[in-house]
Order: sequence, then structure tokens, then C-alpha cells
Amino acid sequence: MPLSADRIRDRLRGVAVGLLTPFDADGEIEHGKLRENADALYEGGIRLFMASANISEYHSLSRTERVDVVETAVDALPADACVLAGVGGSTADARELIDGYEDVGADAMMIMPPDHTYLHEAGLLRYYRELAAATDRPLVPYVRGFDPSVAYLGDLTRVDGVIGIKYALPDGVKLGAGVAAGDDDVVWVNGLAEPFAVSFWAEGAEGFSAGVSNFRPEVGLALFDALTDGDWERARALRNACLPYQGFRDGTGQGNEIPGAISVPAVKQGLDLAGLHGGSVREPIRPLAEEQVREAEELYAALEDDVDRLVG
Ligand SMILES: N[C@@H](CC=O)C(=O)O
Repeated sequence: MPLSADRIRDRLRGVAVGLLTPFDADGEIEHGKLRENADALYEGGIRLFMASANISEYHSLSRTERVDVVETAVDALPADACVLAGVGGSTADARELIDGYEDVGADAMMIMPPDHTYLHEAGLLRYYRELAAATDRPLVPYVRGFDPSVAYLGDLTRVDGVIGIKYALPDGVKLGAGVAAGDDDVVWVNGLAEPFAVSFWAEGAEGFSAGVSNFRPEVGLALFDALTDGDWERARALRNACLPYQGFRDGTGQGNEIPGAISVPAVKQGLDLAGLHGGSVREPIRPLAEEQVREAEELYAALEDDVDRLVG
């Protein structure tokens, strides 16, 4: 039984982890490991899960695989957990994916950033309206990779079925303006992880997506509590503990000049170091080079020290 829209809103006011998709050395999905990751994160206190989402390597999964990983997540997690399933592509393909996700019990649809060379704000709003009309499950559009107007953000909150917005533009002023322009019953979720948690909270975000909290959930949960308590000093200290590993994720890796290329394998390495399951990656990304594995180990050790000191 999927959660009600109000329960999902409550869950959006929290820490959203991305369920990364563990692949074996041949690139096949290891569903048992995905299940164990979900179990462990739930046991660690996480209640909001994004499956088949961007750091799940959404774009490297077939349609069938997307539905399968969402089904594994829904089956693994207790009924009070919220599973957001990543949806994208043409309207027709997105509708089919939504049908598949409904069948396996996803609670809500996270609509991926538009995958199109050319965009029109009115066209995008129509896309969301078409998808909302195709399902009774709530929608959470993911705003990233383009620079919409504040009026667009406000209109997006008024699309029937939209109950949350995952905002991942590095522009806190626009976030604040969007919150002011939008409907009050929409929950804004910081999509840029712990580094932006403090500043986006001040602009109206009520939850955040995980970076290092994908593998050390206690740091994200403590940061969330500090934010809700208004304990800014503690919130900044917890945020600061996350910055070195998060900065590492922004790196290019070897043989590449595109920033952020190691973001997903860096989180997968963090999962492995935390005793969970990261596993391999699929093209178009590459595993960490040996040198980056060593760097990840050092940064993880420092993070662990900080977590012990700050969270206990
Ligand atoms: N928080 C994620 C992005 C959203 O899912 C990340 O840090 O990559």
C-alpha cells in the first residue's frame, strides 16, 4: 500500500538517500546487495529512499532494470519507508515507467531533470501535467541542469500532483524566491546534499538529499536534527565534516577533465568502506583509479573520526 501524499510530504522533510545500484564485475545488478543496503540504511534511521535515481545510475539502466530495482527497494523496506522512483524520457516512455513503478508499489515519482537539448518552460510544465494525469501517485520534479525563472518554479508547485521539488541549482537566492512564489503545501528538498544543507535551509528547504550520508546516515540525520532545532553552530560543524569527502566527489579522476566524473564511484567506495555494498559502475562513468581509492580511504577515515567526535 503506497503512503498517502501527506505521509510522503512528512518523509520529504528528512534525509533522502539515493539507493545506488550495485553491479558485479560483469555489470549485472546485484539485487541481494541492494536489499542489504536498503535494510542497513533503514536500520540506521533513514526513511526516504530514491531508487532508480540519478546516483543509482538511472541513465545506465534499461526500463526493465529500473522497475526491478524499485521493486527490490519496495520489497526490502518496511511500509513506513517512502520510495521515490526515478522517471524520465519522453512522455510516452515516462508513462510506461510510471505504470511499472505503480505495479511494484513505489510511493511517489521523482521526475528526473529533463533530458533534452532544448527546453521551454511552458512545455516542461505541460510534461509534468501529462505525467500527473497518468498516475495517482504524487510527483517530485528534480530541478537541475537548466536555469528556470522564478515564475516557472512557482508554477511548478501548482501543477496538480506535485507535492515536493528537489532543487539542485547552486543558487540559494533563486530557491528562496521560488519558495516565496510557490504553494505552501509543496516541500522543497535540497538536491545538492550536505554542503548546501545550512544555506538552503535558511531559504526554505525542509529536507536534503544525501551525499556522504548515503553511506554514513548518522551524520545526515544529526545534521537534519541540528537544522530543525535551529542549532546553527552544530549544523555548520556537521556540514563541515562532510565537505572533504563531498569535495573529493567533485573531482575529475584520471584521463578525464569533466568535473564530478568520480562522484558515483566515490559514493560506492564510501559504501564499501562503511561495510555496505558499492560495487562496480557502468559506462559512461568509470571506476576509481587506484590512487583515488587510496584518497577515498584517507578521507573516509577522517570523516569517521569527525562522525565519532560529533555524533558519537
Ligand atoms: N545528493 C545527491 C544528488 C541527489 O540525489 C548527490 O550528492 O549526488
